[in-house]
Amino acid sequence: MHLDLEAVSVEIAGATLLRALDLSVGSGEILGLVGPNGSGKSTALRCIYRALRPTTGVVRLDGTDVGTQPLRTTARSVAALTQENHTELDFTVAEVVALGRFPHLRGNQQLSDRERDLCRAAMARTEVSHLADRGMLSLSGGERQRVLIARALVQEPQLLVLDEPTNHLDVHHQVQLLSFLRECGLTVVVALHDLNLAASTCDRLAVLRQGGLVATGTPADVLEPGLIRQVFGVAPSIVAHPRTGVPQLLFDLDATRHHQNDPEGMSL
Ligand SMILES: Nc1ncnc2c1ncn2[C@@H]1O[C@H](COP(=O)(O)OP(=O)(O)OP(=O)(O)O)[C@@H](O)[C@H]1O
Repeated sequence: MHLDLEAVSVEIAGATLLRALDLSVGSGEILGLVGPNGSGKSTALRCIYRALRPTTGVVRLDGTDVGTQPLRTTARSVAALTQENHTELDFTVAEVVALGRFPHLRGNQQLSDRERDLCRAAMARTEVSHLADRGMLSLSGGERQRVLIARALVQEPQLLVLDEPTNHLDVHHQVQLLSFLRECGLTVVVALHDLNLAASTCDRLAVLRQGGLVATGTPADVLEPGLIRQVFGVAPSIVAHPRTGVPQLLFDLDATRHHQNDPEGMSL
């Protein structure tokens, strides 16, 4: 599935959260959104999964303006793992995962055998099968995150939208999730704070700052010292991964402290 954002702007209560954002994501491509806190990453993702309507501009899926589609049609092809997954209702893990089929069901229709298999496979893939009968409220943050990833997978989306999906995950489950994103063949838009994971995972990165697009390109194009310093206010050493050649950032905290006395562009 091809995704396009055309001049998408969001204004709320006189504040500009996104300014004329243009992005294009090819079928099967992984685009990473990176940028400082408050730069507009979640706002852009919300426009894609339709939790927010752009003030101006258009989001297109395979050329169709999503604003013209029924929500259920969008939900059949777009699965989102958001930052707003808090629930007060203590559904079991199996029930939450099964909810991923909701956009595909009519009325009170029951899950088919194929759909039950799909739920089982997604829970196995995210290593939550043993939690199937547990209440969501009893889970740790990382366990809950993995259940929500399983729910997104059973939706059988063509586009996956993920807002900080590695939040709460230990390093094993971070690597497992991001490897899955690389293997799954779906179009993926993912907001990530960890630039090393973003560089290892994404085909291209889009760098946001104050609601605007600063740069797009391959991780090697984008993660260069001048841009990182300008956008994030840090000055890491950048090395090529010994096997993949992908840029990886190494931080020297003492050097960072010295740079903070430097008047040129290091203020946060
Ligand atoms: N409903 C709202 N009303 C006013 N301002 C808002 C609203 N929602 C978000 N913002 C502001 O818009 C800006 C962009 O927020 P957004 O959540 O998109 O940033 P982000 O890049 O995802 O940040 P983070 O890395 O901290 O998650 C922030 O300054 C935020 O405070």
